[in-house]
Amino acid sequence: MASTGNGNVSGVTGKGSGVPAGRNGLPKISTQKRQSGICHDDSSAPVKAQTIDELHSLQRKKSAPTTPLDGVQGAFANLSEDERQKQQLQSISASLASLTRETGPKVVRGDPARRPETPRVAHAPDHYFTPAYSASDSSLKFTHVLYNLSPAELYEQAIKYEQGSFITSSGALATLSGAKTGRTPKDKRVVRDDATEDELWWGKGSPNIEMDEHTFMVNRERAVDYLNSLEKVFVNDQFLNWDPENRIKVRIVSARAYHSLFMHNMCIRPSPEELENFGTPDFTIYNAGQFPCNRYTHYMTSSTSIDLNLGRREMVILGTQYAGEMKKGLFGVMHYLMPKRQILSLHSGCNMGKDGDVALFFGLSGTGKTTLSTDHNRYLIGDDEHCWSDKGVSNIEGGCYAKCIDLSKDKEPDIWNAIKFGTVLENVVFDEHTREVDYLDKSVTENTRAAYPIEYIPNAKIPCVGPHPKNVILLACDAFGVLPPVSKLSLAQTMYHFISGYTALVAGTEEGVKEPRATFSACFGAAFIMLHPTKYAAMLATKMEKHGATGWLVNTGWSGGSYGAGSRMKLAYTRKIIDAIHSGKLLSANYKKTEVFGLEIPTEVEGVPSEILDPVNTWSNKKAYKETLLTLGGLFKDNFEVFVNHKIGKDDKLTQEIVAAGPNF
Ligand SMILES: Nc1ncnc2c1ncn2[C@@H]1O[C@H](COP(=O)(O)OP(=O)(O)OP(=O)(O)O)[C@@H](O)[C@H]1O
Ligand SMILES: O=C([O-])CC(=O)C(=O)O
Ligand SMILES: [Ca+2]
Ligand SMILES: [Mn+2]
Repeated sequence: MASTGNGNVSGVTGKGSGVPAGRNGLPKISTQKRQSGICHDDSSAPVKAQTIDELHSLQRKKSAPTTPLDGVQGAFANLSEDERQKQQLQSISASLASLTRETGPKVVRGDPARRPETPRVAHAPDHYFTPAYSASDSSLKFTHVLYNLSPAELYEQAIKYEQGSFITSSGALATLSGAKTGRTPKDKRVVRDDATEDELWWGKGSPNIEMDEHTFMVNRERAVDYLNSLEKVFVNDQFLNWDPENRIKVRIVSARAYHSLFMHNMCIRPSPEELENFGTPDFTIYNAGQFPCNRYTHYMTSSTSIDLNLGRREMVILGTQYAGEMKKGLFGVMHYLMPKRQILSLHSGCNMGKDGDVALFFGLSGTGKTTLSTDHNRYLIGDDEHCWSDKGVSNIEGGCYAKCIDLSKDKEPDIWNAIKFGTVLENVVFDEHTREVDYLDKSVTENTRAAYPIEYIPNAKIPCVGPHPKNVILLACDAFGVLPPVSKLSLAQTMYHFISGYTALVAGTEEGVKEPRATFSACFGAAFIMLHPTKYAAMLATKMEKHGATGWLVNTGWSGGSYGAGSRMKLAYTRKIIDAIHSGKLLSANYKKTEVFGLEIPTEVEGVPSEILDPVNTWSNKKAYKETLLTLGGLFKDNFEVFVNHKIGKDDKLTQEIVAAGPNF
């Protein structure tokens, strides 16, 4: 019995309906009769569910137990699954504890929207931790913990509950970071106590603006109370540093799926076995970014506060949802912890050639660390944060954080292709129907970003470690257009430029910067270092000398004039220059010395027009060039004043050489 396709039930056509079969212009369909004579519209077995709810429950398979219990070693060995989960919840409850009420909240695993997991006090004693007596309304409520959710689960949470979350045409999760679209270094505070008083870099030029322990506790309590007032919080337990001996366990408590997915991508993801044995974290972030700090609180100068307490191993975020604060906050922690172990922490990208030659790429935000370390012909170790120990280099992170403004598939194919399912895309603009991203659009911010796991880059080197670097490349985006595209540096020059940390800050990454402007940031990351810059510089000098690394200065900024007149160095040329450094060809090129900065510049680089190698050739107004060169030289000198009287390393010899390695005029 055929359906005629007009909506009538088969068999009725031509009879009860009064419409003669075939008369509506559609072809007749004949269906073979089954032996029974009854015709079915499908041939598969019916579903094993009586209700829609039951059907839905069939869809979701319980996650397989991650490891067989016998043979497990570590903190939670020999525990039953229930006991392990209970301990995990107790640890999270302890993290979230109010320090004035001295109790942790009642925490329960799972999404509050999923009815079966909602706790009933009398019946589900195993699923939550009952705190000690505390008479307040907050002690009566449960906080649901969404613990190390998968990207798919986090996508659903973001799309259901967070405004501005969408899936783009390539599968990435587009999110909005809110009012803040960049870091706000002026809102960073560091607790000054007996220990940090002597250890850290304080005062002029230092990024560490002090706060006292008590004020930290006020903000901590504010963040914890805010988080506990929510129906649910996200908790990520993850690692930092691929060097197994110097790995740090971090816990991130946050209120947004966006933050949880961002950190899932950016930190090192534990294996299920590692997660089972996670135990207590070495460091905890409380991200209450949606909630402001209280400006009546001492030391608060805005409604945003990013507070670091090294003694308590905690960080509190209030009043900014920009996820980069978490990433760079942890970087600050590593800049404190690692040098204590004689390990140098670096704001640098890192990659390795087929023959094991490692290059570091230093540079301030927007100078090309991510772009140039992501090189299809080399293994990517990491794009932003590394450690250099006696064993070699290791990435601190498990993901990359690429700038997306003007991103093109041609010029940066590996980054383009990494923007797929699982990737967080911050503050981009997209077509409301096709969800095609317009990378040229700066309507929300210039600082659009993609955060993706490092394995999304096809030639990522996992584990992200490598031998000692052969080349140390200092990137500067020179808005004045007077620094050469590439120069070979002596060790003293490398140290001089490392300590200076020059660039023309590209708009966006820090709030309020709309136009490129000359900046000096010691160690190419003064906003993140905790100790005096000369401490890191001395370690770098020792390591470079010991391992025979060559320093290079590469200008990824302007050529043919300053910002406004000239134009940005073609990425294709910069890549050729970097290729020549990696291959070793540039080391044996012919060099000449520039005036003022005294830089050694090659006369030829394969694939790069020779006339651009000396910037004087690219300026039509030679007088203006010379003036600009002297202006920049003057800025370098002024900036270096504060370092002149600091000893770098054990003897004065290197210090004097470094001071002499700056501009001379
Ligand atoms: N010649 C060039 N060399 C390098 N990058 C260039 C060049 N010309 C344009 N660019 C652009 O400059 C930007 C460099 O940003 P990148 O993400 O690599 O910065 P970063 O150093 O990693 O900064 P952050 O520390 O903020 O992550 C990219 O958008 C890249 O496309
Ligand atoms: O921290 C950020 O927002 C991005 C970054 O890598 C930097 O600024 O160095
Ligand atoms: Ca980067
Ligand atoms: Mn960075």
